[in-house]
Amino acid sequence: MTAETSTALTVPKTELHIHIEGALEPELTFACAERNGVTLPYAGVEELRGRYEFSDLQSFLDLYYTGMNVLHRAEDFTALADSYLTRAAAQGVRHAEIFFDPQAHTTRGVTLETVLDGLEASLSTSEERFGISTALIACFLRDRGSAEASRMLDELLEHRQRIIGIGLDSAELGHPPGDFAEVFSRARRAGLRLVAHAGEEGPADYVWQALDVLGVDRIDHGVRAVDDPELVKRLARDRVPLTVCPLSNVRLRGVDELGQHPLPRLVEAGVVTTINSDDPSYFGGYVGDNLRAIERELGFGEDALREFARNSVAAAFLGAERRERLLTEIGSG
Ligand code: HPA
Ligand SMILES: [Zn+2]
Repeated sequence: MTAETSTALTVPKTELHIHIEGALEPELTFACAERNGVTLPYAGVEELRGRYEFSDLQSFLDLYYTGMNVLHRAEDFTALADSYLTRAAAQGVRHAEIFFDPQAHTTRGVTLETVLDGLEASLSTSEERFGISTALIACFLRDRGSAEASRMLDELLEHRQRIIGIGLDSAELGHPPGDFAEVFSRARRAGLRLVAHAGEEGPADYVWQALDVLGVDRIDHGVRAVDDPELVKRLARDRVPLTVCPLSNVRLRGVDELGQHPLPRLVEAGVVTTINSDDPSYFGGYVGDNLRAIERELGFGEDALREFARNSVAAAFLGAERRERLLTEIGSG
């Protein structure tokens, strides 16, 4: 099967774990730097791409936060979202729930309005232009603590209708989900959907906390759950979806190589798993590339790829009509 006809790329799917700032391709980094008068410490796009060698989550985050310093104006965020949608559409994405990191912008003087206006200028017409329905999830930077997250939630609630949910990301170790109980409980009362990164680098206990203290609807990553058989049983029993990002786990050295990824064990145990790109510009591929990689390295066949696509639709915060439509398209595709 050629790349163009591969089920991994063509099957209709949703993407539920994509950081829009992690879709910043080096070409756009340089274009934004030029129009905003930012001097980059790299000679060109190839030198920047050459820095994409990571030893752990923190080594990636250092480059990720530096890279987004070129985003100043609303039009930069619009171009970023358009760039993601163009690439996602080419890989069969039909719905995307897109993370953004408000604090990573407000703390350097870019207002929440600028970020939201810029993203919405692209996303409000994503369905007409790309066939992709979209929604935004605002993530708190867990390493900046719960007091700052709480203040950011106050600001986000002034824009309640512009987001569907909140998440928790950035440096995981030493920043357990339980620290954010109060923030998540307020967000729940405001009717927001709840997700959290847990069990990427952190222990299975952080996944328990995300479930039992925060009460999340989905777990982002969650792969370290395999260390705790009781937790795997709980995830399977309650059908809590995991948004797994295979290429990310390899690039950030969560696993030595893709062939050793815990995904097959989670699937075997009946856990609802979805496949996602995380930070596609930095980790070597968009969601279809992730599906192709697990097809090649983990032996998942066409039926399994369709099942991941069905899971991605079932786990999305979609209305019944669009969900049924996408499931039908997968079935016949
Ligand atoms: O993979 C990730 N993990 C945690 N925080 C992040 N922020 C962007 N990508 C990531
Ligand atoms: Zn992530």
